[in-house]
Amino acid sequence: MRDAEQALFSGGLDSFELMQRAGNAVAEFLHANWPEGRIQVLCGPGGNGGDGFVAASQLAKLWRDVDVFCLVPREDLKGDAAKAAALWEKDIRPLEDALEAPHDIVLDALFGGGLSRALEGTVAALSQRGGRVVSIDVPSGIDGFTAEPLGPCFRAEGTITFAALRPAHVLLPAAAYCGGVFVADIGVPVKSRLLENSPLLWGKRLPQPGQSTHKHQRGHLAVVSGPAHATGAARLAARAGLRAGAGLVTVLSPPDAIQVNASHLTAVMLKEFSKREDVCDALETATVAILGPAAGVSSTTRENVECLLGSETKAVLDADALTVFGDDSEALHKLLRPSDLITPHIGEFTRIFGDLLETSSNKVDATRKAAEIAGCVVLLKGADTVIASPDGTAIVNTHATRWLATAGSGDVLAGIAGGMIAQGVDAFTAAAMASWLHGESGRRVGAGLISEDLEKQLPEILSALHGEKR
Ligand SMILES: NC(=O)C1=CN([C@@H]2O[C@H](COP(=O)(O)OP(=O)(O)OC[C@H]3O[C@@H](n4cnc5c(N)ncnc54)[C@H](OP(=O)(O)O)[C@@H]3O)[C@@H](O)[C@H]2O)[C@@H](O)CC1
Ligand SMILES: [K+]
Repeated sequence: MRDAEQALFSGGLDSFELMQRAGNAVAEFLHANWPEGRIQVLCGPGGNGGDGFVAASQLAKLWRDVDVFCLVPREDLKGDAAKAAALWEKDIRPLEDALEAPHDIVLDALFGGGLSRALEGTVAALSQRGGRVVSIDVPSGIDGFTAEPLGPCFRAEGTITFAALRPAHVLLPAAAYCGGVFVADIGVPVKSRLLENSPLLWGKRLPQPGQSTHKHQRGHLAVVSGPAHATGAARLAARAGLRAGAGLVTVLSPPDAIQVNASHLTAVMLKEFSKREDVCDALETATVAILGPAAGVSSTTRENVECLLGSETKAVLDADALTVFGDDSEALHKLLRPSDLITPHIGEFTRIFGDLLETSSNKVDATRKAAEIAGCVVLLKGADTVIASPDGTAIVNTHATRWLATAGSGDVLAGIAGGMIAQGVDAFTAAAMASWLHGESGRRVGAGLISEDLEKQLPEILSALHGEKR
């Protein structure tokens, strides 16, 4: 955003004009969503405080009861913050007075993008009072870029930011302190490359069969099964892919697992493979294949991945399909193609991308770099799942539930993504759809969730998204 602002300033737009737009947007946001009660505006010494002064004067014009407190005396304010404070004609009281002053809502305008250290003293005490807080840009005390609190920080019911989301608004732990986030357009022309996952992004692109569509037109998903004692993961993925809408789903099974798979599969088809050529042939007839869930950390799995990535078939790689490249990750990066999706958890991510998470400023940054290195779509699983494409676009999904932390959950996620890709959805969009649908399924089940429950939620969720009654 800074670059875009600089471009505007050098194009002649006054930075104070932007601050006024920001402050006015804050007043509108607060007044619309918290229409009653006495407002305590807490201003810092920089631009965040400046937004607070503008908002305070605007809220007073809306007949709101407003008191303003500032970390520094009025005469010490400089630049735009001083100009903004001049709009507030009444008293600016010392910040310490805010501790005991009566109020219903706090407008936190202490620090935003310029936070340089942990909150201390009165500011830290104010941040720990609780109550209803609306924050400007980010809750003070949180580093907007690393998405980490630097120490004590405000916990907001709502946060208003400008032009584009920052990592702190979508990544944990910071996102949990932001409350509902609203992005105000203040005329800064950024092309946002960080998005929050929602059906609003992709709902219209959900695949739908036409009246005369036949199953072969809805794509063919293949899922490679593990050995006899490890077949459940592939079946979870396969059934989820079928529910997501793939027209045909085949589990490719090694000979020893054929009976186990056969006794559990009905609509999902089953095909045996005993040697490399069998897998290669079977994979080539599919639109997309899922490889990795309980596949086994073995030379067979590695050969199967090489076979898949050397074919025309799109790939969703998870778990063991990634782990088998742990000591040779460059080979995997070379094989992956832009239409492929990999879905590592943090351990698998570290196996194939080394210390990227530690050397990047945040999880979004790390996932973006990974997508660029691997040249494919990367979905990094977690309570805040990050999906990145090699062009740098990233989506964060927090639409989930802690009950999803259970065996087989990731297999279902891969299955939904595979089902969408089978129907012609690109890997990035399919990953976004899958993570949201997976999260929504988990939320509907709640406590007691087991992975078998998840795909059963999909008909109702998908019908609702398609606007169809069941
Ligand atoms: N750019 C634009 O055009 C637009 C920007 N906008 C707004 O401006 C905000 C960014 O403004 P900003 O850069 O002035 O930073 P900001 O967060 O107000 O604070 C910096 C000051 O705080 C101080 N300070 C830091 N940490 C501290 C601590 N723990 N305890 C005590 N002091 C501490 C720091 O001191 P220093 O580190 O220099 O010692 C410095 O004096 C942005 O978030 C948005 O709200 C909008 O108007 C849209 C247009
Ligand atoms: K703030």
